[in-house]
Amino acid sequence: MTMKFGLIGGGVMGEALLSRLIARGIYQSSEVIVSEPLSSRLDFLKQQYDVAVTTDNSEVFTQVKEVVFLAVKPQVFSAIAQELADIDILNKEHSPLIISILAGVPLSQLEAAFVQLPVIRAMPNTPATVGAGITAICSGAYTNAKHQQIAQRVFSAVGEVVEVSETLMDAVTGLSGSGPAYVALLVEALADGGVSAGLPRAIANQLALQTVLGTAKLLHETKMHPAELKDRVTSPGGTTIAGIAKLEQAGFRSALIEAVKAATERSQELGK
Ligand SMILES: NC(=O)C1=CN([C@@H]2O[C@H](COP(=O)(O)OP(=O)(O)OC[C@H]3O[C@@H](n4cnc5c(N)ncnc54)[C@H](O)[C@@H]3O)[C@@H](O)[C@H]2O)C=CC1
Ligand SMILES: O=C(O)[C@@H]1CCC=N1
Repeated sequence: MTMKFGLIGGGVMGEALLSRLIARGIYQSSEVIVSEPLSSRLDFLKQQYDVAVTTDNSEVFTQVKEVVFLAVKPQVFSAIAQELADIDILNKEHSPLIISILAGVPLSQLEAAFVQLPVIRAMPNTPATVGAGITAICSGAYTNAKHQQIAQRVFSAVGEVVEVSETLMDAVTGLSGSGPAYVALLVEALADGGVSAGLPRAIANQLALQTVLGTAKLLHETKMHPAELKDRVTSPGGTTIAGIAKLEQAGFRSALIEAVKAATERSQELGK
């Protein structure tokens, strides 16, 4: 059987992509092989998605013809690069496209490990799991239009796709890559505020989540500037301005700006 899609690292993001690619029919289960050292994860992925599995990364590189998708932690990359040194991928009839979603790891390091192979560096985010992700991609020196189309097809299956220059990938990681965690914190804190004001927990959770979801949908569908929406909610002498005054006093905007900057810097460090 010809394997078209190989996944190295069947964790959170690897599974998010895998599940949507199969559900959307971008790849058939029989065309996919996953490499993962944890046997519990391997058993689960095999049972859930009916894909071929292995604990040997070199099997993925030797069997796959279209895409090898790297979804391990950045800290594991050098060990994987070492393993590859022994495999003659270049002499395969069809060299696969390598797609890496590793935070911080630059194209220069990827291309040093995958000598003369087409490489695309990408940064998706966890809403990919439900098809509402956003992925930024940038292409290495050995890619062509076909490789870029393949990457577009893969990431379009899990949400929106933007192309950026590589110099912006760490900033993307700090904003949209890490951002779902900031938003989750926001939802949790809003619900806590509701509980503090006397709401039952279940109702507070529902109100907080739907407020974030609805606001994002409204901004997305109307293309309204966030400042305009804020002004529309804020009645003179009313409740919202009282709340906003507290947020400003606590440095809410500044905290988010600093969070994105710190995550960007951490992504830069991971690539060193
Ligand atoms: N979690 C997130 O929101 C996002 C993560 N990323 C990037 O995706 C990558 C994976 O992150 P997660 O899925 O969150 O991590 P994870 O820890 O859930 O998954 C990584 C998987 O790789 C496996 N693994 C470890 N060593 C391996 C090896 N030598 N060969 C093959 N597999 C190995 C682990 O057992 C694990 O299942 C990271 O590089 C991260 O920077 C990118 C965008 C968003
Ligand atoms: O926290 C991390 O390092 C990864 C990269 C983006 C989201 N999670």
